[in-house]
Amino acid sequence: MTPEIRPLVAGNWKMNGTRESLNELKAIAAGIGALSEKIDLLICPPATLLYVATALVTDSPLKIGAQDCHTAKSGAFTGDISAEMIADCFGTFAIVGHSERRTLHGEGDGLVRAKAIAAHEADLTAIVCIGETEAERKGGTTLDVLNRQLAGSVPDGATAENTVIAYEPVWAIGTGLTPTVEDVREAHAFMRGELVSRFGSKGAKMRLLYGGSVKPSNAKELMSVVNVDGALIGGASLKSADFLAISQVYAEISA
Ligand SMILES: O=C[C@H](O)COP(=O)(O)O
Repeated sequence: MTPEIRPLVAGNWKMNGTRESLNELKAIAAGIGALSEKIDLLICPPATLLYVATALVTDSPLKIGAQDCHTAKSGAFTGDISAEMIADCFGTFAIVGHSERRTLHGEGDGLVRAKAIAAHEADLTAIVCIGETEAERKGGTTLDVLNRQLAGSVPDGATAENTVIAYEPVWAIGTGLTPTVEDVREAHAFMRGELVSRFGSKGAKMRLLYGGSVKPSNAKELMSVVNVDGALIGGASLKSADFLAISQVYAEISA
């Protein structure tokens, strides 16, 4: 955590979730209670559930976001959704540059940056994902990768309000593996330094999430690391009990 930065616990449901999953969403909303006094909570369901999800949580502090957005406001882009459409569904966040988009859809830093700009123009907060592959870590180039992706993917107009950075080592996603606390500390300190040197006080206040196999059992040691201001959770966010348990850990540390 970073003193004076309000943590964000975000769930990315990826391509998981049907109407039945809305029961988990309702359980999360119902279980937030006092957690929202200390932390922000966000769920990014698949686009098919976006509108109904926001409609279900209107009386809850739970925020709803999307997993991606196109760079254009509208047009002939079959299968895509725009940041405007997300905002029209009352979504307030968009994940951009997730490693699954970078790897499986060939998205590079320039495109990720353009998507973040599109999100900002629609008044969404962009969660810009970065992180090294296993080969890059083994090759000792982790910080070079983070440097390149931060410089290339984060737009010049980024502020602490409109941008969140998520560090997700690709090899830790969905594998049950996590970096050591020291590795997380090093990566997040590096990112903070880069952001402060580029954005000044705005960079000092930007939220830096850790993502990759976060579970209730490891949330405390990850969240206790300086400059870790929350989590981006995949698998464990599909179960309301796990998502709330992780959120509880973060709220206690922030108390
Ligand atoms: O966006 C979330 C991440 O890819 C982490 O996924 P995971 O928690 O299933 O490892």
